[in-house]
Amino acid sequence: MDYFKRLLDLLRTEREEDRQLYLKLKQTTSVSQRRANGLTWYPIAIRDQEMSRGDYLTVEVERTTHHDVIHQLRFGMPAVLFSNHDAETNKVEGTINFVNGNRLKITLRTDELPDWASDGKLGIDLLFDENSYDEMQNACKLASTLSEKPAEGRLIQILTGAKTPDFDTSAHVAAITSLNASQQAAVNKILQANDLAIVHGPPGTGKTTTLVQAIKAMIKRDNQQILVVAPSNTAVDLLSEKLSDEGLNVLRVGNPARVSERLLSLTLDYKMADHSHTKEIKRLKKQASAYLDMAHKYKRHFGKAERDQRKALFAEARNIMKEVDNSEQYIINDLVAKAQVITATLVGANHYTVRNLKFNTVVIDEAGQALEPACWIPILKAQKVVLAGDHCQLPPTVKSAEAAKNGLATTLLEKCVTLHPEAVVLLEEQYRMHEMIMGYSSSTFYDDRLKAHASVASHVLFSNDNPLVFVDTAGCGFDEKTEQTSTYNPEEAAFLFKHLTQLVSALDSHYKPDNFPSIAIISPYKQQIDTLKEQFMSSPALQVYEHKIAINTIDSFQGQERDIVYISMTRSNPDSRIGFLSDIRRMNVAMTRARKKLVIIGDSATLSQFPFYSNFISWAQERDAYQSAWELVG
Ligand SMILES: Nc1ncnc2c1ncn2[C@@H]1O[C@H](COP(=O)(O)OP(=O)(O)OP(=O)(O)O)[C@@H](O)[C@H]1O
Repeated sequence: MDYFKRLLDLLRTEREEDRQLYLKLKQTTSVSQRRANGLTWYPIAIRDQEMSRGDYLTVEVERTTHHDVIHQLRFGMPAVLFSNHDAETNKVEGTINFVNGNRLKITLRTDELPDWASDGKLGIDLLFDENSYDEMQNACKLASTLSEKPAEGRLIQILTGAKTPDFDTSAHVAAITSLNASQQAAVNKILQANDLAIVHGPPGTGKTTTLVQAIKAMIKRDNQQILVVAPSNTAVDLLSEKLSDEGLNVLRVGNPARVSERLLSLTLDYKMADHSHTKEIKRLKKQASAYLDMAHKYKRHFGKAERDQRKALFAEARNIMKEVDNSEQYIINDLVAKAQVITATLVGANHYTVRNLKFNTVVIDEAGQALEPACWIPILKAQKVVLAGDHCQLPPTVKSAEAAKNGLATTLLEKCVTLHPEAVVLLEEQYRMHEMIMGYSSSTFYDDRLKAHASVASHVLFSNDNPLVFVDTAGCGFDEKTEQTSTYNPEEAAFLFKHLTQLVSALDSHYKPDNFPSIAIISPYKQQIDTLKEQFMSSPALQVYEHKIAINTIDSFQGQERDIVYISMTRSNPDSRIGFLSDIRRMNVAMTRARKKLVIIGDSATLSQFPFYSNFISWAQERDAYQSAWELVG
């Protein structure tokens, strides 16, 4: 099918770009730079080792220093154990299968540790994740083949626009009292859908709450296992927790991003440890280890008799491990069969423990942030799909500009909303923003259909405070600066802190330190974030509230909320260049993070060339939310 041929081409371009970026980073950087980039744990110590399925060795390692460095080592990723004495030759590859704090387990493609592993200077390096790309590629190829078949191809044909979805309109559920009208409509749509339902959830509208109730209702009605997936581990964790809170038996495949006993208890590893058959496995593993220990006493360079002895002991250990594998498989099958809901990331849905399962329904949350090829991995396991997300917020990151331009950044959610409007329910009531903060986003992106729930519609920081302010820096001479490809604006940043300092001193008299409002300072530009962070360090009046103030890019705030949000627009130049401020979905995310107060600081002369911004400025003026920075700079 041409549809998938195109998708495969885009994926190939993206994979190549991603691999080149990885290689550049890997080859041109030292171990300490790689560590700072989050690709490496170094130094590490080996804490434990055991044989695992397929004659592999699983080692548990601990990061012994640099505990605060944020890293990207995750469950399922390929990585290499290396010795920094000679990292080119002294290395062994494997797959990370558990990460928790400063410990991780990696299953190595070897049955024993090499001799160099006892000489110290060990580290773990992330490898390029070919596996995820392989899974996406295979899914697209399979989808292409299946799409030709009438029965198995039905869902694929619907999602690619060749057929329309069916609904059983007679199906309905009793009203769920905790849901509002549009949430209830979404649950009904999900239950009525035979093939496809789409929950369009704008900021703060209770998308997760709705999905959880819909999943519960489907299980109650059909008593069939459901697969629930999302592109990020964080989203999978949240759903897993909420589903389990509702009393459902949830199996979390893969491992949680956040370290919490609650979440860990839903994982396969944890459930296995709890299983009645595990005692026997432990005993067998201990026995295998004993044989291994004996075998290791005979070094490779000893005489023939010792070498034979060593071989025999290894063989014995391997035999026992076969028995362990069988018992483990039995436990896994048992636990998987008992689960009512299986949760995983999109690629995690092909983990070997659940790879061959079929489901009636798959639910994809955060579908607005999912690469389409990754969505096909879980979709091919189901007859019916529920997509939930918001295509009016940021799309997934695509590394290749070419692939993005040619359509890889367009999500399956976005395509299906256009193809099948009859499958879509928009959640209309939001529980986050004052109605003024919500207003412009609602009129621009959601057809003016959003409503603010009564509990938030008029909430403010203190009486008479204005929930929305656009502060216009036009004419102040706060010119943007450029360094290589990055833009920043130190004068705008300084102005922002002046404004914030005034607000904070006004808040001082209304709030005690422990319920002081939370504050986010955001900008689209990384370099501006660095500038803001530097200036923040030299603003003594604000230091007291350091723990209440977060400074970061718009992209990193998607999905979050704060009482007060400042947006530093940064761009100010005579040619009205606004770079990626022209992606208005990014601005939609930025403008919808604030609960009680949103302050946008920008240069109207630069921004107004673009209808989205000129309309916003007029909108603010009409509502008395416009201020000139002149008045404040004075
Ligand atoms: N029907 C409802 N009644 C009262 N409060 C609700 C209702 N639905 C959602 N909320 C509240 O709204 C907030 C957001 O809910 P939830 O976490 O489900 O939202 P979400 O849409 O998934 O979030 P995001 O905007 O990040 O996508 C929560 O505090 C939740 O308690």
